[in-house]
Amino acid sequence: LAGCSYKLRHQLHPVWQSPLSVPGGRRQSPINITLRDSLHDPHLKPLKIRYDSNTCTQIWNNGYSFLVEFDDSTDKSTLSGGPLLNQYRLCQFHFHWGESNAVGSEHTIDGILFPAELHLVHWNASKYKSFEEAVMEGDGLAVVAVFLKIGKRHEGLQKLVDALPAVRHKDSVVEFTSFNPSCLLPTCLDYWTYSGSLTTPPLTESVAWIIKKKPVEVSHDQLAVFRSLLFTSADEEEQKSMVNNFRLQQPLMNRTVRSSFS
Ligand SMILES: Cc1cc(=S)c(O)co1
Ligand SMILES: [Zn+2]
Repeated sequence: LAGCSYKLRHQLHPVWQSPLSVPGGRRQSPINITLRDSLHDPHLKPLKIRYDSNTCTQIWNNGYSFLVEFDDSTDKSTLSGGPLLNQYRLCQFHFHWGESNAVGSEHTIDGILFPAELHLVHWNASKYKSFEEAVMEGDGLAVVAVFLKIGKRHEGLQKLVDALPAVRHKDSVVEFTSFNPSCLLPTCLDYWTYSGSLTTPPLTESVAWIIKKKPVEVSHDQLAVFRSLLFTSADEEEQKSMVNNFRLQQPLMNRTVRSSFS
């Protein structure tokens, strides 16, 4: 019986969900951000985000989320400023979402969950030669997270939503160009920042997290298209809908979350 319950638990929450799965995991993500424990740091600079829509190349269903990928061979789409000492290149963005609007985000604000969370992934091109090299370094990555809430339709997102049926199955890829992800950022400049990790394997502790304070609105129907994607490839008999692709929250340990606003 234990075996099957393990199998069920493993399917529901893969083993890497727990904090014990990463040796010495002292800066794991995601976390709950408590407003009362976050510290306003007046020395934090404004974020400098410069994206070029010509670097957008394709969308790939990797069997866990869908990644919108960018040509990161030049400094055309970059992130700097904020808590960062170097310039980081955008390489992909993806989302985490739930089976319903009640769950979905990885980070929470005073325990408040959002139906989805956008992650814009950048790597430190000032110090490292590639994402693969940077992902192993403590200052290798910077991920900008934006919460999604249900409200009015997001016109900029619709181009992406319309392309998703083409990547319904795991390992499918479709060309996707001329998209500027700046349209997915809230106008408010406020953010929190803390040192953490990837939220999927290899869970490396290489991420400077930058969490935007304000969510962006998307419509219920737009988010429903995310849930029409599948974890499974076209040749698998059992089709599993791609939902709840978020990691459980991890212990803060001795970290401080800083805010760019008071
Ligand atoms: C590189 C990378 C970053 C995050 S946050 C993720 O979910 C998957 O891969
Ligand atoms: Zn992510």
